[in-house]
Amino acid sequence: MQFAENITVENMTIIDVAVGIISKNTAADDKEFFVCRRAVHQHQGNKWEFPGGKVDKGEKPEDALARELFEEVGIAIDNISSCAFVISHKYEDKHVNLHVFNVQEFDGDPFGKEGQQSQWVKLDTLLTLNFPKANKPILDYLRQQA
Ligand SMILES: Nc1nc2c([nH]c(=O)n2[C@H]2C[C@H](O)[C@@H](COP(=O)(O)OP(=O)(O)OP(=O)(O)O)O2)c(=O)[nH]1
Ligand SMILES: [Mg+2]
Repeated sequence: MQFAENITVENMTIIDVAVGIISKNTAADDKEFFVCRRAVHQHQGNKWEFPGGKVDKGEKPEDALARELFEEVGIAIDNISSCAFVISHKYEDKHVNLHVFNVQEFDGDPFGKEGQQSQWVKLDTLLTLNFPKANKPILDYLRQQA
């Protein structure tokens, strides 16, 4: 039984995903973050997420980020900083590598372009939201930076 489980995990394809921590400084010089809610039918459905999506074959994570952020939240990014860190996380059904980018400079006002729920939140609110398990290092990173 354990053997079978291990085999399944070893055979799991790793999915590269590019995600953006979109933030802005508010008038009071307090930071806010833009987050979206995953649709119920998606993997990790109903949970909050940092916008982004799968890196296509042969695509650079930063190019995937720019493509996904335009498709999902309608913003254009050109000066993308380098990837802050990569999280490798195995769910029961999927192994994801999240390439995490800080997105502080962008054109346009992000919105839920695919009809998804979205909001700007301050860090204290963000930390109360239900994110996928893989996101824990992102929340720890933001908490440390505050
Ligand atoms: N975008 C995003 N995905 C996340 C986060 N945390 C996390 O575990 N994931 C997982 C869920 C999914 O298995 C995968 C991202 O896939 P996705 O559904 O966003 O991919 P996509 O935008 O290309 O969508 P699709 O075309 O495949 O429907 O990464 C997160 O904060 N943001
Ligand atoms: Mg996506």
